Amino acid sequence: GRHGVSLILRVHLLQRATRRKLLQELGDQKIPFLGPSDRGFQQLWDSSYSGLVLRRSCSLPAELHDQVQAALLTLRNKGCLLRDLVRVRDRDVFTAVSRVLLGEPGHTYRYLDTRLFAIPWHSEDSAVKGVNCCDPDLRAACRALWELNTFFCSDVSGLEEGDRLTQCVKVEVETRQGKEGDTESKHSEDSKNSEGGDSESRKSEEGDTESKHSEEWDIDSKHSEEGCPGSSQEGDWETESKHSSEEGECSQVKPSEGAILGQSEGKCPGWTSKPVSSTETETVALGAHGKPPGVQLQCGSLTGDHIDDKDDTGNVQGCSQPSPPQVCTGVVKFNVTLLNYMDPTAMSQLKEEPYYGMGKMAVGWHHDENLITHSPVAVYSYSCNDDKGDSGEGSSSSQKTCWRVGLKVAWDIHTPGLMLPLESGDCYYMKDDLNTTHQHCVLTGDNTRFSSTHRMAECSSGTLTYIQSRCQEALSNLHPDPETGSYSLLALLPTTLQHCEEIHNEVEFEWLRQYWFQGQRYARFCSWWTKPMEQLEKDWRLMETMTMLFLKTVEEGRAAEGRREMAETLLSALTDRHQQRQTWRDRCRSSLAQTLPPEEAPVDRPFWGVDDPNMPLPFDLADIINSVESLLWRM
Ligand SMILES: O=C(O)CCC(=O)C(=O)O
Ligand SMILES: [Fe+2]
Repeated sequence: GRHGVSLILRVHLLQRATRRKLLQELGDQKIPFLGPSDRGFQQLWDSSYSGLVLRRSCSLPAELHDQVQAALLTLRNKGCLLRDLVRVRDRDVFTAVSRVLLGEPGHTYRYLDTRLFAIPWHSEDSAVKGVNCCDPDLRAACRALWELNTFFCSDVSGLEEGDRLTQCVKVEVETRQGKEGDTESKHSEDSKNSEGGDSESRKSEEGDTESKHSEEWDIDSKHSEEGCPGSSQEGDWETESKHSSEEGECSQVKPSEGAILGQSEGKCPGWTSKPVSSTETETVALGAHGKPPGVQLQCGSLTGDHIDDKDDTGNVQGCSQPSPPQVCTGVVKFNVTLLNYMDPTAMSQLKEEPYYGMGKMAVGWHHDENLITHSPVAVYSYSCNDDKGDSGEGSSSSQKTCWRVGLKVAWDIHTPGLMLPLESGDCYYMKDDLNTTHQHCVLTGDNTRFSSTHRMAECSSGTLTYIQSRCQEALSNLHPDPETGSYSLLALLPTTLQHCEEIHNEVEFEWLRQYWFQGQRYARFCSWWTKPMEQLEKDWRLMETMTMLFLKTVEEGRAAEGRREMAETLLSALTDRHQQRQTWRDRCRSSLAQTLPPEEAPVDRPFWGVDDPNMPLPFDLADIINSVESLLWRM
């Protein structure tokens, strides 16, 4: 209601003022941040980022890696990963990363005014049920991500207070034949991070001309036509600061070296590397930054046996042969994963991280939205180096910048940021309220990179089952006359009618138009949503009939009592509908939308011409709104 709106507005203004104050205090300085090679990193992690847990690549089953990585490549090769044309504060922008949603059948995930519709992952029982909506390759890919999801559900459920990371020490293994070095990751309790890595100077990219796309999953991109990608979304200070034109705007920000503590971060690996010259692997237990033993995560199944890192064989259990993933316990049930993909060499307009000087961002600072409160997020990171015959993990990788995730405390310019380098196959978890109290961003490396971000989407109004039952609710007020084939409304109570009109708007704007705005992208790979969307459109058409009947009732003045209330209800529903139709028309016709190939181009659907005999009301509601308004004047 009106109260809610003014409250939101006030909070918004307050945030803006706070934001401004913090930025003033900060001035041109950069906030420090720490990476693994910086002293105090582990302490900072423990004290200010305790909800963050890293699971190193080595501690996942090799088979799972293979399946998941193959799946990600399949999804990319089939063209399933696409940049979203999202909306940020009334501006249309493309995300820098390409995405696709996988998840429980019928689930959706909403972010930045965009509802993504899940390609169902194919669990064991869906195979039994004969779900047959995509081709075998895609089905296998979806299944692999479901397996990963199952692993994460179990793994995250088993986390204990104080768990931070499963650590691996890189062990260089030289083959006798003198072939190129192979690197194997082994588990140990923790790593002592080598001090003083190379500092990396970054040239800020000037004068980009290649892309006209404004990018981001976020905020400030939208205030510059030239494309000003990256930054955060609602609810934090940086967001707005960059938005208001009097502050800074989105000029390229040069990292100011002096303030940056995390100077070696750009390089891979950010962690200790210990070369040995034999084919034997060696496990090295390194200092644990003062942490008592036993608080680190165990390899493999976290709920399994404790890892003995002094295993006689020199092998680390659970690392080379991790325990199989366990079935979801129900404690944590990720229902969707949002996959991200980016080839940084193809992106010319990436924005520098502006507050810490962390480097170029693929995803700007943000909180993940639309999640169950305080639910964890699990991320699998895969950086590959396609076509170049370089795995990105050999000795040459030390010259490469790796992908990193940046974290910051929201509304805080005093706590240093944290930068976590990710090697291919590494996973991290954001648990407890980390996503709420902190923001994160993704910093690009040299390689192409995928991530699979598993979430508990808040789906109370986000599943197909939900919207179908809403439609049934509305349609239960519509009575078909079997003899004449005409319809009538059963109840004429203003609250009933209002309820029906709300559902009408919900199915039209939250489902039909959201779906079609994303063009043919769903139907191209997977037919799962095709039939349900047709049915929803049929239901919606009946609701057009209901609105028409409602309008007639009001016009004919049959319900003398409460007529004014009915007219007001109708007017507000129609005004809302009219505005939202206009917004979707604009989104569909935006200059960015025009750049998309036909298969991906937004479709403004439902749309119909003025004289369409199948439609009870016109698409353009302006005239009807006027007539209801004047009717109200006359009452
Ligand atoms: O790719 C990642 O590591 C995280 C991506 C992310 O933050 C997101 O998709 O919300
Ligand atoms: Fe995120």
